[in-house]
Amino acid sequence: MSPSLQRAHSCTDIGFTLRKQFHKEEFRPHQREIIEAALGGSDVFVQAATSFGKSLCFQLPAVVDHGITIVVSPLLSLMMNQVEAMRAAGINASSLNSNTPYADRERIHRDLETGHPKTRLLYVTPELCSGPRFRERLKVVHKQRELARIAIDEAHCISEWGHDFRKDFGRLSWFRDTFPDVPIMCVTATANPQVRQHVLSTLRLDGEKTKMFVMSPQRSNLHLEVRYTRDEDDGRLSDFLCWIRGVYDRRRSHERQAELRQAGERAENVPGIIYTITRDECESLSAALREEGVGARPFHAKLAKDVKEETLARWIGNEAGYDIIVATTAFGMGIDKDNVRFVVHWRIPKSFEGYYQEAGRAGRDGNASYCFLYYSREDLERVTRMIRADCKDGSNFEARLRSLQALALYCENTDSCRHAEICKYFGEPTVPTCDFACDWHKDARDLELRFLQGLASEDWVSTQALRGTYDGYDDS
Ligand SMILES: Nc1ncnc2c1ncn2[C@@H]1O[C@H](COP(=O)(O)OP(=O)(O)OP(=O)(O)O)[C@@H](O)[C@H]1O
Repeated sequence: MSPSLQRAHSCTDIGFTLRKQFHKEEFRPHQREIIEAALGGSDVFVQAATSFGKSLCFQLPAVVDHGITIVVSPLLSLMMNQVEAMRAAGINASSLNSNTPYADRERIHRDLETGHPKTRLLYVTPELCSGPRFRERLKVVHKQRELARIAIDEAHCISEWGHDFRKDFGRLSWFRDTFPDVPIMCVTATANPQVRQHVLSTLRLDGEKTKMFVMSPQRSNLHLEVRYTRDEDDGRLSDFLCWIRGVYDRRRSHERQAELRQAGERAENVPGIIYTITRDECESLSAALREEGVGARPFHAKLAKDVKEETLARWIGNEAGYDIIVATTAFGMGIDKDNVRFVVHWRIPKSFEGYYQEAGRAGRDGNASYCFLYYSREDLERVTRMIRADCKDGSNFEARLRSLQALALYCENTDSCRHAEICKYFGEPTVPTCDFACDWHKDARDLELRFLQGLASEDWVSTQALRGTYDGYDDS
C-alpha cells in the first residue's frame, strides 16, 4: 500500500462500479485482475490486443480511488474521445493540451492548485508534463496525498526501439523520480519484448515488482490477407471495386433483404477505412471511388476542422455517402466505431505496429471483419525513402526500418498463418488458432500463385531505384 495515498478498500465492489458508472455488464477476461493490481497500489504494465478495453483498466481505478489520475496520451483525438465518453458517464474528466481554450486551462490549473482536485481523470500530452507550471501544481497535489496514479497510454512511444518514439515520452521518468510512491500504469497494444524492457527501464519501473499483463495480440475475428500488385499492372482500384460491389450485391440478395430491413440498414452500409500514405492519394482515391458511386470521403490533417468533424460524425452515424473513410495514418487511433467491417491498406504502411494498430480499427464488435493490404515492392522502396526523409537527423531510423522490413517479410511470406506471424513478431509464445481467418489458411496454393505472379522482380525494382524512380515521394 502506498504511504502517500489512501487506497480503495479491498472489499470495494468494482463490479458494481463497472455497472453503475461504466454501464457494462461484466469484465472482459483479465480486466478484473489488472484493475485489482492497480487498486492494490502496484505498478502495472498492460499489453493487450486492439479493442481489448485497456482504457477501462485505468479509468475504473480512477473512479474508485481517492485523488486524481493523470493520463499521458500522445494523441489529441484520442484524449478528446475519452474525455467525452467519461463526461457522458458523469465522471469528472478534463484534458490539458495545446488546444485547450484559455479559460479551461485556467480552471484546471486552479483545480490542481487547491491540492484537492475535483477532477478524477486529467488527460495530458507528454510535452505538457515537461512544463514547470504543471509540475509545480502536481507537487501541490501530491503533498496533499491526492495524486492517485499516472497512466501512460500508448506506452510504446517511450521506447526509441518502438515505431512511434516521441522524445517527450522519454522525459516521463520525472514522475518516478519526483513521486516514488505514486504507482504507474503503462498501456499499449503493440510492443515487442525489447520495447517492453526499454519502457520499464526508461520509466525506472522495477521489472521484478511491476505486475506484467502481456496478452496475446491476436484478433481472431480479423480476416487477414495480402494482395500483390506492381506499378506496371496496377489493378488496385478495379480489384477493390470488384470486391466492395460483391459485398453490396450479397447484401442486396433476396435472402438478406428482410434482415437488412429489420436492422434499418442500406446495402452499402458497410463501414470501412482505406489507409493511404499521402494526402494527395487520400483525396484522389476518395474522388475516384465517388465517381464509381461508392460513398467515400477523404480524411487528413490538412482538412478544415469542421469538415473533419462532419465527416467523422456522418461516418459514425452510418450516413449514405459516408460509408468509407479514405485516410492518412492521422486517422483512427482513439476512434471506437464498433461496426467497421473492413480496413484496407492501399500501400504498405510505415511500420508493422502501425499496420496492426490500423487493422485493429476493424471488428471491434467482435464480428468477422476483413483486413487486406495491397503490397508492391515499388511501394516498399517508396516508403523506405519516406522513412529516411522523416529521420533526416538519424533519429530512430534503424528501428523504424527494421519494423518496415519485418512488415515486408510478413507480406512476402506465403508459407505460414498471418496471425501466427503477427504473434511471433510481438513475442507471443503461443501459436494462435486461426479458423480460416487468413489467406494462407484459406488457400495456401492460391496465395503462392498470387505471390509468384503479382509482384515486380526484385532486380527490376532495384534497377529502377538506382535510377531514382521512387524518389521524391513524400506526404508533406
Ligand atoms: N467490460 C467491458 N464490457 C463491454 N465493453 C467494454 C468493456 N471494456 C471495454 N469495453 C468497450 O470496448 C471498447 C474498446 O475499448 P478501448 O477503447 O479501451 O480499447 P483499447 O484496448 O484501448 O483498444 P485500442 O488499442 O484499439 O485503442 C470500448 O467501446 C469500451 O467501452
